Amino acid sequence: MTVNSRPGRPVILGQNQYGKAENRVVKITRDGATHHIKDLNVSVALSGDMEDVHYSGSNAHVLPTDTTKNTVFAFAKEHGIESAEQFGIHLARHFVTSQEPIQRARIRIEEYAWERIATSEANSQFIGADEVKHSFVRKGQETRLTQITYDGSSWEVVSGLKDLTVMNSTNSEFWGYVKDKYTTLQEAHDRILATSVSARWRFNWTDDEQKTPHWEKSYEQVKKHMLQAFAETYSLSLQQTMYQMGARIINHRSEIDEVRFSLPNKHHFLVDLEPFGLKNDNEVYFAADRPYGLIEATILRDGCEPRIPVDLTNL
Ligand SMILES: O=c1[nH]c(=O)c2[nH]c(=O)[nH]c2[nH]1
Repeated sequence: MTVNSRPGRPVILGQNQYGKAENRVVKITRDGATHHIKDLNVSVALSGDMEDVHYSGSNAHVLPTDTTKNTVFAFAKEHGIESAEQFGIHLARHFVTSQEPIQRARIRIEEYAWERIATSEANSQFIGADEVKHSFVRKGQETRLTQITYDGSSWEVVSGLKDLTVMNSTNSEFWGYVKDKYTTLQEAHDRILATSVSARWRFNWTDDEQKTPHWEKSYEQVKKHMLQAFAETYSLSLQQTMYQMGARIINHRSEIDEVRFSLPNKHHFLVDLEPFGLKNDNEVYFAADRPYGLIEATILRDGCEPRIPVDLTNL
């Protein structure tokens, strides 16, 4: 390969920067049964004495973007994430002071806020207040949806929600699955379970004024049951948790006969910190956005016909 010298053409390199963008780092801090989450999207942009790599292809001043990514994950373990500001300051100082050619570091951080899912009153007396200290719902929350159809004689009301993002930082396992020659997935006995709930539920209302549901209350209650079932199910698969979420709605809300879910399994992979001499004790995760498992099902009151379309984007 020929390495070109700086061309003698009147072409000049202007502002330039590089680094790894959108490092999705999730840090779980375990304080006994109470877990705390920091969920960040960290983008690193470095600049400095980088003319050579552009003009001649010499990488002698280039700290790989891959290393900047590793640094983000390693720092989450080594220094913790007290705040996005503190974490960003730490990273920026590190890149500028540890690498002579790097003169400027810009760290951009988006932080996704989470709040705890409240325990159900019914269960709290049996399971103790600690039990859902590992269950979270992302702030900003969902979009509420409804579709009403009337053909002059019959009504159909299907309501729902999308983008309700939830996470359990423990009480989730996945093992005992089929293994063929393409299976590489390791069995998990303590994993993060996270999904962004898309759900639709069909009311059995037939224009009977006496039996008209209180629509606002119904929505709040359905959402509450969904969240509590998510938080309180010790999960052996997302499929099992999803069934519990639907079953709980059908069991508690007589106005609803059918629930359809579409649940992306938002994978969180433990980051291997061994190469940096650090032990990752279920603390630092990489939140992958794709590909994702997509788990879908209809949960019905016994004897009722399924009418919600299988593909929720067609609703
Ligand atoms: O809850 C899960 N269900 C699956 O079907 C599945 N498949 C997979 O790879 N991970 C998971 N997790």
